[in-house]
Amino acid sequence: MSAHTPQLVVHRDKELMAEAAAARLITKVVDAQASRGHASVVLTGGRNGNGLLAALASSPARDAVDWGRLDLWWGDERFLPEGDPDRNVTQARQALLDSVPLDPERVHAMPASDGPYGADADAAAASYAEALARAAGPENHAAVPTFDVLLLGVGPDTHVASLFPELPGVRETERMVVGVHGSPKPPPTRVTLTLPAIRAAREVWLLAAGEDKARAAAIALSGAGEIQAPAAGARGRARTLWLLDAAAASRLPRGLYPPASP
Ligand SMILES: O=C1O[C@H](COP(=O)(O)O)[C@@H](O)[C@H](O)[C@H]1O
Repeated sequence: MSAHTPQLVVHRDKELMAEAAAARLITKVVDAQASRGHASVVLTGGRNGNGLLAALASSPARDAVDWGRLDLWWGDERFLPEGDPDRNVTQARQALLDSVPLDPERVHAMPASDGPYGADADAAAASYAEALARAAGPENHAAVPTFDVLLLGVGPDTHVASLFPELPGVRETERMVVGVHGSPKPPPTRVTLTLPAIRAAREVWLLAAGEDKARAAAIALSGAGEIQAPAAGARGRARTLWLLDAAAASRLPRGLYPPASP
C-alpha cells in the first residue's frame, strides 16, 4: 500500500475516537523521543482536535511524554487578538497545554492580530514560514521540519487547517504558510499552512467525528480533487491516517469501510 493511500480507523463514537487518538499520539511521541531525543507535532483547532487534547490531558499515560522535548506547531490560526477565546492556541492551552510542563521555547504559536504584524495576516504568515524554515534541518525535505505527526480536523465543507475549497490558499504550491482572507467560516482572516507544508509531515492524521462530517469524509475519500475538497490533498510522507467515528464514517462508499477483503 502506498503512503498516499489513506488508512481508515473507525471508532464507535467521538469520545472513544478522541481517547484512542490520544493514546496513539502518546505512543508516537514517546517512540520519536526514544529514537531521536525529541518529537514534533502540528496541532489543529476545531472540536475534534480539542477533543483529542482534552483526552490526552486526562490520560494517565500523558506522563510518559517528555513534554520539555516536544515541539508544537499549528496547522492554522484564526487571526484574532492574543488570548481571544476563539484562537486555536487559546483553546489548546485550555484543553491541555497549560497543564503539562512544555518548554515555552518549543511552543510555536502563530502570531496574533495585535502582535508585531498588527492586522497584516500575510506578514504574520511570512514570519511563521521563516520560523519553520529556521527549524528545518538539512535532512528535511522542505522548508519546514519533517513533523512526526500533523493533526488536521476536517470541516463539514472538507476544509483542513484554513484551506477552504476553491480559495487561493489551497492552490498555493510554493509558500509554506499563507494568510487567508474571506474565510467562509468565521473569523474571515486566518493564517494557514499550505498543502506543500502539510505534505512534509511524516504522518498526517485527519480527525472526523460527528454526523456533520460524514459528507466531507465521503467526498474526500472518493477521489475528489484537492481544490474542491482540500482534505483530499492532505497526506503524509509515510502515512495518511483518517480517524473517524461511526457517524462520520456512515456515508463512506462501500468497499472503503469496512476494508474490502483481499
Ligand atoms: O476553524 C477551524 O475549523 C476546522 C474544523 O473544525 P471543527 O470544529 O469543524 O472540527 C479546524 O480543523 C481548524 O483548525 C479551525 O481553525
